[in-house]
Amino acid sequence: MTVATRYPSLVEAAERHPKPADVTYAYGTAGFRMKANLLDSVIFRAGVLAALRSKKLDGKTIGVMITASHNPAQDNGIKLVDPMGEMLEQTWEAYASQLANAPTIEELLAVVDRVIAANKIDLSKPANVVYARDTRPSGPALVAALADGLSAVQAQHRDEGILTTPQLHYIVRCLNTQGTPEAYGEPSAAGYYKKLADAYHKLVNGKTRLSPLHVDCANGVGAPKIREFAQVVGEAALALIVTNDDTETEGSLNYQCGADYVKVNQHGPHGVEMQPNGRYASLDGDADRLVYYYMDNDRVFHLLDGDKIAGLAAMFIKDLVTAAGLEGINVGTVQTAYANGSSTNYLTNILQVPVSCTQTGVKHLHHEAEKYDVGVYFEANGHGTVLFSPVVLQAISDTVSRTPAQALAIAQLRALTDMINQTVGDAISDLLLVEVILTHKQWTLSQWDQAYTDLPSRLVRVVVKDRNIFRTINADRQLESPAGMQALIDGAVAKFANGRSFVRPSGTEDVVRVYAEAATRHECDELAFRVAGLVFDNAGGLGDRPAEFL
Ligand SMILES: CC(=O)N[C@H]1[C@@H](OP(=O)(O)O)O[C@H](CO)[C@@H](O)[C@@H]1O
Ligand SMILES: [Mg+2]
Repeated sequence: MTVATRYPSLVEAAERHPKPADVTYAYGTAGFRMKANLLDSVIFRAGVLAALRSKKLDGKTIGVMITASHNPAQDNGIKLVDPMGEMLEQTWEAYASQLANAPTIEELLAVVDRVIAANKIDLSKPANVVYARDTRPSGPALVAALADGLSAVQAQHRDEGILTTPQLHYIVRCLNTQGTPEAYGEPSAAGYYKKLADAYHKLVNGKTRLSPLHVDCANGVGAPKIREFAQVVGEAALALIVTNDDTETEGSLNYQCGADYVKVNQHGPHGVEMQPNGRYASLDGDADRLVYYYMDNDRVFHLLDGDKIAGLAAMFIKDLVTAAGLEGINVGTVQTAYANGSSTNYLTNILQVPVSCTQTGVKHLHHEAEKYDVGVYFEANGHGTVLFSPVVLQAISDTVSRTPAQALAIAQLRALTDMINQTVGDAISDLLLVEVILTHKQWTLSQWDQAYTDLPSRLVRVVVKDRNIFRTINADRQLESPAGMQALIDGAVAKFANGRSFVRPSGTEDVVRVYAEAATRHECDELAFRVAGLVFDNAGGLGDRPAEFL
């Protein structure tokens, strides 16, 4: 039976969401992401795909998040969430792109039928989908297109309204584990707040509270959500000052604020008057990234990015595992090529934890982190989390403590497994993790920052004719194509002390990214712009050659 005979209303519904003729879509590093006015057909079709995915998995609930994270307000996007709250399986990403690009309704139906046949999907199985969106103005219309797609194939669906991306991931996992030994929590925002707040209270119980934390919410969904959380956790336990919380003014989202802005520009967000030694953090537009920062007495800005968070978390958890007497449990970390060389050195040589390097994109890090008993993974930009394997969870519940100190460490580890969102990087949950560790240590941000000194680094974007000619190997650290390019980069790097540079095509923007680090700011910039120049000159640079390229 074809999908059209099974669901006669699908054709008519699809006709209401025609594909623009001249656009090619790709389900990339972070799902589909582009100008919102190009997304109607993509989102309708993604609804159909989400229903098929649910049917394939015997009616397990699939999540759909409508967001474009740190992109400008006029963009939007969509990501599918698999049943345990993880990112959509990679083979299905290809289906998502094929569906999105089918030029006509006939071809769309043919693609759907092919997906059904290739996966032996039984259309009589139920389909369950939940979805949410961030605060973007284009959200409601796109949600309507999604609901149209879901209804056209008779999926059960539920609108969770406005949520952070990690909250939706959490809810998906809760729904699919309800009533099982892996039950993850109550499937609602309220359940999420309570789970995190209870665990946080256990972890900071009896400790001296830190000074207030200023949280820049990128004028996005993090603002209302962190306020809701603050109510539940209580000001006595955690003092938060919410800034950049304007979700109403058009164009304010991510504009000169938020985690990506702070990381890329290496200075504080607009809308926040930084004071020396105050405590500051920024979320991104869908609240799955987090960075911290402060200004010292000389008013010099210091960033504590995802690498610093990974170092802090790995140190704390490793000590806790030792104190808990969990012998044989390994704590490992996962980074990408963008991790600062000093952080890799700190993890390897000071903390002495294993470090794996994967391709860019959290799904790669997540899968690698699953290989450790406790896997700490963060991208330098502040997206990450900690995964506790079933082996550790079992060890935590089985270990009989011999001393009060051991019992305390085990109780704290157990609370950490509840407080850390294990489905995906989560700015609110990660913020709590950092606050717990700093509270235990009674550290200022400057004390945390002492762990190691970042090597100066720089990211440069190069616009080229065709970024698809760039192919990387060795976890993005080297190019195999275009031919000869890597030798040129190696030649440039060799001239700099502690120099490192690599080039890869972006998965979210039509550019090639150049990363460089070196012993001094001056050398780092020189290396970055030299390599950018090599790319521009030898691999199809477009437009005027930027003046700073060497
Ligand atoms: C250098 C950098 O930060 N790249 C980001 C960015 O990917 P690109 O493929 O580099 O555009 O967006 C991804 C999705 O948010 C994130 O996973 C990744 O780390
Ligand atoms: Mg994000």
